[in-house]
Amino acid sequence: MAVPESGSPVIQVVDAGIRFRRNKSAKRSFKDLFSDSSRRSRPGEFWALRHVSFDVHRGEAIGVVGRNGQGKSTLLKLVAEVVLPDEGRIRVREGVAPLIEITGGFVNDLSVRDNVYLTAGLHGMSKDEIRASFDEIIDFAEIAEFVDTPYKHLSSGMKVRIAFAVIARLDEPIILVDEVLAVGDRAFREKCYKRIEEMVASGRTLFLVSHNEKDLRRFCERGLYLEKGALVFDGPIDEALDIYNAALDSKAPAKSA
Ligand SMILES: Nc1ncnc2c1ncn2[C@@H]1O[C@H](COP(=O)(O)OP(=O)(O)OP(=O)(O)O)[C@@H](O)[C@H]1O
Repeated sequence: MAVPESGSPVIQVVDAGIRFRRNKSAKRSFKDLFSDSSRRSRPGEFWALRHVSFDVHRGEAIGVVGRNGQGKSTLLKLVAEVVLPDEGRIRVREGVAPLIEITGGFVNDLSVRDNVYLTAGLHGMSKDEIRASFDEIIDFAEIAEFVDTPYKHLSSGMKVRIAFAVIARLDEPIILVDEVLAVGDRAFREKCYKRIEEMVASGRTLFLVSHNEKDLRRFCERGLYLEKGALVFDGPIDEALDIYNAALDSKAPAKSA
């Protein structure tokens, strides 16, 4: 991967839009198939993100805030290049360690050991590198006695532990964190946050999606506030949270006297 010139953004999102279909069974017309794809009218479609533009420089720590279903996770998937934009463009010039849906790539019938090799390998680590950091990964997850257990027999918290331990071991310069850690117990969550803090302190770029203000203020200086798929505010995290909270208050049901 090309190393970006210093000063140039590591992520550029330009007028990006992603649309989904609410109702997968909705039928497209014959005419739709022959029309220009960007103008095709597809039944039940909506824009999960639209006209979103921003740049990110190396080392920035960005919190993404908004109510449920406003496009936060979709934005992270866009940066992870798990989904491609239907409109606009995105350029990600450095590697990404996605702590989003982290357990997704794990195979139920394989042991923890095989899953570590598989997932770390898929993220570009060589067998020797995995072998060298295997014990450290298992220690971090604190599941030494389950190394040969099929993944499907781990508890949901243990699944997140091992998945986090693998992804957090990657050297990728951009880290994406969605609320995956909500499943872990408090002690493990704190350990993960310490690890994320170290990663940020070493100059990596962070995207954090969270509904927890304390966490957002702890890690992030910059905030992106999304509403109905639009980037409504991009600026200091404190201001982003103020705007988000004001929007929440204005939508809250009036208190009865
Ligand atoms: N693969 C998909 N297919 C269809 N619709 C989707 C898909 N992924 C997300 N959506 C929809 O896109 C919208 C944005 O979803 P997204 O997960 O980005 O929201 P969010 O802001 O992260 O929400 P939350 O805070 O609840 O996690 C929602 O209406 C969701 O139902």
